[in-house]
Amino acid sequence: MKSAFSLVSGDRQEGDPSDWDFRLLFDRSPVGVYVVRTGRICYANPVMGQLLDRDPESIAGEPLLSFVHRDDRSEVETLRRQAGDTDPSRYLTRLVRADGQPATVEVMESPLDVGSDENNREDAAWVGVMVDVTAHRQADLKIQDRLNFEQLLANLSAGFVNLPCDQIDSQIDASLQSLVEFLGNDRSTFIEFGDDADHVMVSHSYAAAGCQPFPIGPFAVARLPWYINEFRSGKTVFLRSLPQDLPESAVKERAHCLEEGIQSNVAIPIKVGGQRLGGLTFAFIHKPCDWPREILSRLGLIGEVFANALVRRRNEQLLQEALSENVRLRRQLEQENLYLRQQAVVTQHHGRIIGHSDAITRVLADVERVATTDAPVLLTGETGTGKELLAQTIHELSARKDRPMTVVNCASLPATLIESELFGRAAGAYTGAASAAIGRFELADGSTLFLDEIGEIPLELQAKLLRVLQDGRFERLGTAKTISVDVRIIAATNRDLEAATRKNLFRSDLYYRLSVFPIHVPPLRDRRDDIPSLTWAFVEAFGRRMGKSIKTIPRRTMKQLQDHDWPGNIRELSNAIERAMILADSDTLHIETPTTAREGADEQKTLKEVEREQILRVLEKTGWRIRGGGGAAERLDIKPTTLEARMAKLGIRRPNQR
Ligand SMILES: Nc1ncnc2c1ncn2[C@@H]1O[C@H](COP(=O)(O)OP(=O)(O)OP(=O)(O)O)[C@@H](O)[C@H]1O
Repeated sequence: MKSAFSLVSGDRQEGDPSDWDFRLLFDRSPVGVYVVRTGRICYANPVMGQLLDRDPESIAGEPLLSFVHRDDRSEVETLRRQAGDTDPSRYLTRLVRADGQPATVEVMESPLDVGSDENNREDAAWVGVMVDVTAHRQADLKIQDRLNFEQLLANLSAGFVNLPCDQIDSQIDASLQSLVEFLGNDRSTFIEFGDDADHVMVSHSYAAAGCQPFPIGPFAVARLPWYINEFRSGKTVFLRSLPQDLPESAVKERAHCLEEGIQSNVAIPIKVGGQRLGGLTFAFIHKPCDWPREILSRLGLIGEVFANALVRRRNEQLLQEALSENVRLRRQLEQENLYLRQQAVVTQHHGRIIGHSDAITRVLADVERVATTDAPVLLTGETGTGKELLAQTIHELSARKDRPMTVVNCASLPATLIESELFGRAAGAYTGAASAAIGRFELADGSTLFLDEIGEIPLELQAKLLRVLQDGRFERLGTAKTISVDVRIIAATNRDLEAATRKNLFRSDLYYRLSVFPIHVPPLRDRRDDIPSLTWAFVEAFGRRMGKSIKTIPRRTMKQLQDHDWPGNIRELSNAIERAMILADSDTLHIETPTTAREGADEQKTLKEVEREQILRVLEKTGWRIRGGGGAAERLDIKPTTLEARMAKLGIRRPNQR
C-alpha cells in the first residue's frame, strides 16, 4: 500500500521526509493547522475551515483574533506576548463560528520567526494547531455543574444539622431561594399534606423577581385537583411543556398554567418514615425546564431534609407540650399536696372541729388562710355554730399558739364592769375596786383575745376598743399611764353588726376595723351532711364520760336529726344527744329532736319543769345572752335581773361556763 505522500508525489522516494510535500501534509492533517504572520492568517488548512465553519481560502488574510470569542481575546494576546521565542504555548479558547455557535478549541502554537523587532512581535510568525474540544468541554462543565449542585445540596443539608426549631422555617425559606437561584427556575414551594383530604398546607414558598410566590396557608385541593392528587399519591409530576403535557382531565391546571404563564412544572413527593408527608414543587415561567431527570431524585433528597426538620420540630413541640403538661400536673399535685398537708394540720390542730360538708370546708380554708396573719377576724353566725371553737382554732394555728387565748364574753359582763375587765383598773378606780387589776388586754399580750358577743359592747367603750385595735395602746381605768400591748383580736357575733352601725348602735369605724377578714359560720341546717358525723362524735364523747357504749343509731332517728332545723345549731344537737345518752339503757340510741321530745310530754311536767325548759330553750337560742335586744330576757319578756334570779333558783347554768 502506498502512503499519501507517494500518492501525491509518486516519483519521489517513499520514506524520505526531506522530499515530502509538507503543504499537502498540513492540508490532510486531521486537526486544524494555521500559520499567522503579523497577526493575520496566512495559511489555514481545511480542518481550520471546518472549525470556523468557513472556507479556508476566505479566512486567509483575516486577523486570527477576529475569530476568537470577544471575551477571550485579551487573554490570548497576553499569552502570545508572554510566549518565549521557541517554546510552544498551549491554551484553551473559544472561537466564534460563522453559524454563530461557539467552539471550544485547544490551541498549541509555536513561533516560526520572531520578526524584525525583538521587542515588538507585530510581524512575528506562528504556526498553530487547533483541536475542537467543545464536546469534552461541555461534558466537563456538566460534571462541574453537577458537582456544584451536589455541593449546594450538601451545604443545604448541613444547614439543618442541630438547627434550633425556631430557625427551621427561615432555613427552609433560604434553602428554597438557593435552589431557585442555582437551578434557574422561578418558584419553589414546599407543601405539606396533613390529615385534611380537602386541603394541603403551603408552608414555604420562594419566588424569583417577576414571579408571585405561592400564598402561604391552606390550599384547597379542588383548585388543582389532578396536580395535587397526582403527587399526593406519591407520583413525581414532570411537566416539561405546559399546558401540552397535561392530560385532558386536568382542566383547572390548564387554566391555571395559562393564567400564570407557567411553562414547566415539577412536583416531587416526599416521604418521611415511610409516610407521604408533602412535596416540593418547582415552577418555570420565563423559560421551560431543561433539567435532566436524574436531578429529581436529588431534589427529593433535599425535600426529605426539609420534611425531617419539620417532623423534628413537630415532635419537639409535642414533647414540649407533654413536658408542660407534666409541669402543670406536678404543680397541681404539689398544690393538692399542700392542701392535703394543710388539711392534715387543720385536723391535727382542731380535731374537735367535725364536719366535711362543703360549707364547713370553705370556712376551714378561710381559717387556715387568716390564721398565720395578725389581722383581726370577725366570726359571724348564729348561736352554737362553733364560732368560739373556730376562734380557738385560728389561735392554735397562729404563731401565738404557745400562749393561751384569752376569752371575754361581752354579753355576760355587766356594762359597768366591762371596761375594767378589758382594760384593767387602778386601786380605787371605782367603788368596790379595792385593789389594782390587770385587764384581759394585758393578759392577752403576745397572744389572742377572743371578744365573744362583740355586739354587746357598750357604745362608750367602743372608741377605747378601736384605739387598742389601731395602735395597741390604752390606759387602765383610773390611771393616765398608757400601756402598749401586742394582741391579736378575734371577735364574734350572732348579730347583724352592719345593721347595728346603721342604727348607730355600733361604731362603724370599729366595725370596719374588726371586719378586716370576716368569716361567716353557716348554721347547721345549711350543712346537714355534717349531722351524722357530729352525732357520732358527741355520742362517743358522752359515752366515754358516762361509761356507756352505743353501737346503733336507728336510721329513722338519724333522718329525723338531719331533717330538724336546729335553731340552737351544734350546741342544741349536742344537748339533745346528751339528754338521749342519759336516758339510753341499751346500745341503741334513740334521740328525739327537741320538738318531738316536747310533744305529749308537756302535760306531765310540773310548772317548774316547764319554766326551766322554756328558759333553757330560749337561752340556747340566744346563745346564753341574757341582756340586750333579742336577748333571753327580752324574749321571755322579763327583766334581765329577774331572769338571772330565776336561773339561779332553777339551777340553770350555762354549760362549760368560763
Ligand atoms: N364543727 C364542730 N365540731 C364539733 N363540735 C362543734 C363544732 N362546732 C361547734 N361545736 C361545739 O358546739 C358547741 C357550740 O360551739 P361554740 O360555742 O363554738 O359556738 P358559738 O357559735 O361560739 O356559739 P355562741 O354564739 O352561742 O357563743 C361547742 O360545744 C362546740 O365545741
